[in-house]
Amino acid sequence: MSVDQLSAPLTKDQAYALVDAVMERDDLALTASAHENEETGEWFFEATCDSPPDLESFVELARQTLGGKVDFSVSPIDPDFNWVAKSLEGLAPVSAGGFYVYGSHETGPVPGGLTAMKIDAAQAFGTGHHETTTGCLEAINMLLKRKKPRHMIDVGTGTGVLAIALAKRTKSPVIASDIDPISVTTTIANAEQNGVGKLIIAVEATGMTNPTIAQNGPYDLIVANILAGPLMALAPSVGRAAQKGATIILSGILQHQARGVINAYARQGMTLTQKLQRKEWTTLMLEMK
Ligand SMILES: C[S@@+](CC[C@H](N)C(=O)[O-])C[C@H]1O[C@@H](n2cnc3c(N)ncnc32)[C@H](O)[C@@H]1O
Repeated sequence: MSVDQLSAPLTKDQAYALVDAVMERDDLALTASAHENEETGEWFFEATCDSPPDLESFVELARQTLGGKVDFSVSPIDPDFNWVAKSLEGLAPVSAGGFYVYGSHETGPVPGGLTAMKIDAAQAFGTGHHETTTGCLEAINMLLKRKKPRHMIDVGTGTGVLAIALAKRTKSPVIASDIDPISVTTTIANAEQNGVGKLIIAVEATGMTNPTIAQNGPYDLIVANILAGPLMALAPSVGRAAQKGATIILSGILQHQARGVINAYARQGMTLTQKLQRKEWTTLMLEMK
């Protein structure tokens, strides 16, 4: 997946006006967000885009919305966001939140007392090594100590690692969705090899849009480890799919982006209950009021 990131310094009002304008345009494959630089107080508009025609339409939309020409810097997204490359880093087993994640190449003994998951990444993201994944596993572990969700969805499932973690611990069905068909087939294979094939319903979907997702909702647990921009764009549909009292676990958020994501979800009735920081990555736990 090749992704461009657009950004421009604007006033706060301009940045939010442009985010609103982009969100009204379903035809643009863009995810947009407004951010304040907490040190300088400057506001930025940021968007990610994965096809050139959408970029051109966006520049025209920005001109119309802001009433003039705006110079956006366009750059390939940080190599850190290359999901597959990231997933192939460090293939030693990883433990987080009482889970032990290892690949089929691993021959060592599985330690007792942990929920073991054999996860093969193939071309999908999610060996368990990235801080966004470990943050989610830790958040899931914290949640499961106090409640047992029954209607669960993992949005942006990658290898299925989080959905499989939930299915193994709760023994309840989990919807595992991803925009990428390779993730769907990888998740099915991983679910089978972890003995939870019957519990994982893997679907190809963008965000919360899919008939299977609608039929199985509303949800008492929604997990989404994607990126700040897409997460902000998803806030209204996550809000509609969440039961009262539901837990929402979000990750893929850089520390300076957390405030924007919290605000976007607060506008849809979800409030922050816990924040986990793993290096520069923030995982949020929220509750639907
Ligand atoms: C960071 S990976 C997370 C994988 C796994 N859940 C984990 O925690 O390791 C993000 C995944 O989200 C998927 N994705 C990106 N945008 C999406 C969207 N709008 N809807 C559903 N999935 C999306 C990507 O294809 C990728 O597999």
